[in-house]
Formats: sequence, structure tokens, C-alpha cells
Amino acid sequence: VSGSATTTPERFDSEFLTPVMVGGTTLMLNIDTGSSDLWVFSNQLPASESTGHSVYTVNAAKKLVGDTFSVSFGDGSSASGNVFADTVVVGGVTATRQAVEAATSVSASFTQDTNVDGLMGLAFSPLNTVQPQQQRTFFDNVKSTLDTALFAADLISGGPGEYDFGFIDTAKFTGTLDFSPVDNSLGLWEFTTSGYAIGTTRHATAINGIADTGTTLLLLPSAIVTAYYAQVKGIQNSTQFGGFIFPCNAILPTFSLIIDSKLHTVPSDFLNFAPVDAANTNCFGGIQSAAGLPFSIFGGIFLKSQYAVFDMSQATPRIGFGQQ
Ligand SMILES: N[C@H]1[C@H](O)[C@@H](Sc2ccccc2)[C@@H]2OC[C@H]1O2
Repeated sequence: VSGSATTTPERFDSEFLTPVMVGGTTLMLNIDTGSSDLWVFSNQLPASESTGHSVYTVNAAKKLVGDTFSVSFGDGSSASGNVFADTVVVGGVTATRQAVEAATSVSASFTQDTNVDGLMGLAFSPLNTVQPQQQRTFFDNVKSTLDTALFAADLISGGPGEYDFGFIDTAKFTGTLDFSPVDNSLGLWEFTTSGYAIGTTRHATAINGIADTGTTLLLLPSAIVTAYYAQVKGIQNSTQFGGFIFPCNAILPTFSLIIDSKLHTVPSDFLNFAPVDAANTNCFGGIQSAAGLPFSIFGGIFLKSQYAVFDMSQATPRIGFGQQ
């Protein structure tokens, strides 16, 4: 089988939401290649935490008795609860006994994000948090039924994009699809670029990072961030806003990752993330520092410029990028 599901950006492309049928109810999930739990808002939540959200209604007959989950994210948010086996469908692709992690508690940032009813983690299953019986991701459950064991993210800035399951849509990118081998020893889609470019100036410095559809920005080694913003008039490293800001009318160079010796380029307009003030005086940069993190994070700012193929069809997982 194969299929596609439309994914729609929230304001400022902060995240992308995809309709997923969970036990007969359609929920809007954030498909997240940076985690490995499929967790949803459920009717077990107190109204104070679930008002405004669609919820999964639990059925005791489907409960995986004794199993619980507790997942926390890079930004400090978290969710926890119990686990049910149910049918999950996305883009017409079906997992019949998918572990559906039904929240009994969620952190404030999830409650406040009323357009999001949960996450579908598509990193690797060893990161799944269900105990004592760890569960498999949706992709692990369906990959043997897919025409080809891969999925692809076609995230579009400000408009509908798609997640493709089981096939590569060659109409969604120009030029070549360039692959890097993935090191999934940390359970993530981790790879190393051969270099980067600021504008047309190439640098042969390797960057190790993860492809994370659930992270909004592009987080890079601080030396590279400094080099990039050295080209931007009026740059400030703002403690108030927690990162690099610049006048909203600043001219921004493009930024490219060099993958398999090809430039994969983020256009300048993607590198101005959003205004930090109502008067649109200063804007927050799409590139920020990954200092303190174990790797760089190639999030939405980069992924929006590419067709990203998460491929487990070969002995070694690999990730491919095609310039949109
Ligand atoms: N992989 C990412 C994940 O999808 C989000 S979860 C999330 C939390 C609150 C609001 C929206 C999303 C979080 O930020 C970075 C990393 O953790």
C-alpha cells in the first residue's frame, strides 16, 4: 500500500498538523520525527487540560493493561497516561493494532495549543516510552505493508503540504534526491552533512544533526550561527527574546546544507521566522544556536525548503533531500 495525507502549518509555520483517524475519531496530530510515541488527548483528561481539543475516547476492552507512558520533549513539555490498542489510519494507510497512548495528563503548552490533539512520533521505536512493554511506532507497524518502506515530508510554508507513505513523489522536488546514511543509535534520524554554505560561500565543516519535523527552527553550532549573522546588519543576540533578532527589513543571506556534495538551500524569506513585537520592528531569526544540545536540529525552517525522505527500505536507514 501507499498513501498521502495533507499537513497544514500553524501560524508562522510553528508546527504542521495532519488529520489522523484514531479508533474512528479524526484527530489533528503533529507528526514528529523527533519522538516515538503516538499519544493523544483523551476523555480521561480533566476538562481544565482538554477543553478545546478533540479527544480519543478510551475503551476498556482495548486497554493494554499495566502499560503506561510518560514522554517529555526538548522544549520542556510533557504528556503521560495509559495505553490502548486500536486502529490508526493516516493517508489511507492502516495500522490495525497500533499502541494509542491516551493522555491522563498533559503540560500547559499542549493544553494551550488547542489545534493539536496529540503527536505521532516517527523516530525509531527504541525511543518509545511505554512501560513495561515498549511499543512500536505507526511507521514500524505499517512499513512491511508499504510498497516501499519509507515516508516523506513535504512541508510547505504557509500552505498545505503532504506526508507520503510508501512512495517517493518525484513531482515534489527539483533536481536530485540526495541521501545521507542515518545513525539511529540514539533512536533519531541523525546524519552528518559534508558542509554548509552561507550565500554562495561554501564551508567544508561537517554538521551532525537530526531531522525533526516537530522542531520549528534550524538549530546549528554556535560558530556557524555567529558566522551567518555576521552578514546581517543590526543583529542582536537578545536575552529578552532568547536568541538572535534583527530589523524585520534586514537583508538575509541564504543558508544551505551540503548533502552528498549538493547544495540544499533555505531561501532568505524562510530565515526570518517571525516578528518579536507588534510593531514588526525586530524579527526572530530562523537560525538559532544548538549550544547545549548533543546535535544540531534540522527543523521546519530547513525542512520546508526540501522534500525529505525518511527511508528504511535498505539495510541502513537513510535520509534523502530534494530541493523544493
Ligand atoms: N520533536 C519536537 C517536538 O515535536 C516538540 S513537542 C511540542 C511541544 C509543545 C508545543 C508543540 C510541540 C518539542 O519541541 C522540539 C521537540 O520537542
